[in-house]
Amino acid sequence: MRTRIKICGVTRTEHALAAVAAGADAIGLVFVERSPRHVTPEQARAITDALPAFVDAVGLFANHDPALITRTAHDANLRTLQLHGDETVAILDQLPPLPVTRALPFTDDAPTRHADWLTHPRTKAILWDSPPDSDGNFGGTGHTLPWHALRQRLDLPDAEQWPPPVVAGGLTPANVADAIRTLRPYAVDVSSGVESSRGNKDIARITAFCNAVRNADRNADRNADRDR
Ligand SMILES: O=C(O)c1ccccc1N[C@@H]1O[C@H](COP(=O)(O)O)[C@@H](O)[C@H]1O
Repeated sequence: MRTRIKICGVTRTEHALAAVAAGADAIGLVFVERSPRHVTPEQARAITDALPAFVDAVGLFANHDPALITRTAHDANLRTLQLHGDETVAILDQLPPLPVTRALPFTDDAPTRHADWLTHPRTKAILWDSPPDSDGNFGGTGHTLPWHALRQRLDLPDAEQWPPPVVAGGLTPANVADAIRTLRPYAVDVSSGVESSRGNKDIARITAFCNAVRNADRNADRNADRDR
């Protein structure tokens, strides 16, 4: 299986293109003002205009006004929306008809509390992230979530009906293979783990991350062949 890769919090076109060259499937553009990776719609548009075909441009929002999300999606030419705040599914009626990834902090009660998102047809993926940090940052915190607890929850029969899982939170080139082995996610999503300093993406780390994902996929395929 091929694990999709999203490199999040890209602020420069050269980093987006390096990520795509390394094998990334999606680029994340952060519109959350307090993030060190925040971009304006104009900056985001310069990046999305440079992307080749078949690469997803994902816009990240947290508790934004739906009218602002709609305007930003248009101005920045976004292809997917990723919601990180306290939004309820009611917001979907006020958003443009783009695929939505819902970011949810993984806790034992998250599936019950967010059942609406897990069953809504507009939710195309669930991004399981670590909870907001003590400073109230919604993501990009570099903290891992409890992978084994999430695996156990994903193994329960009702989870088969949920949108595909994306794993985020504290991933790095060094631990992403473990995350893939443990969780077998649809996609992995990384931000701070491919930076040289907070908010500054590093091409060598982006490349190492993508290579680590591909190696993990090859190992998983080999093991599946062996077990057949
Ligand atoms: O990247 C950010 O700055 C950010 C800001 C606000 C909401 C989400 C954000 N990023 C997302 O958080 C996850 C985890 O980040 P990290 O890898 O632990 O640094 C990341 O995958 C982004 O989707």
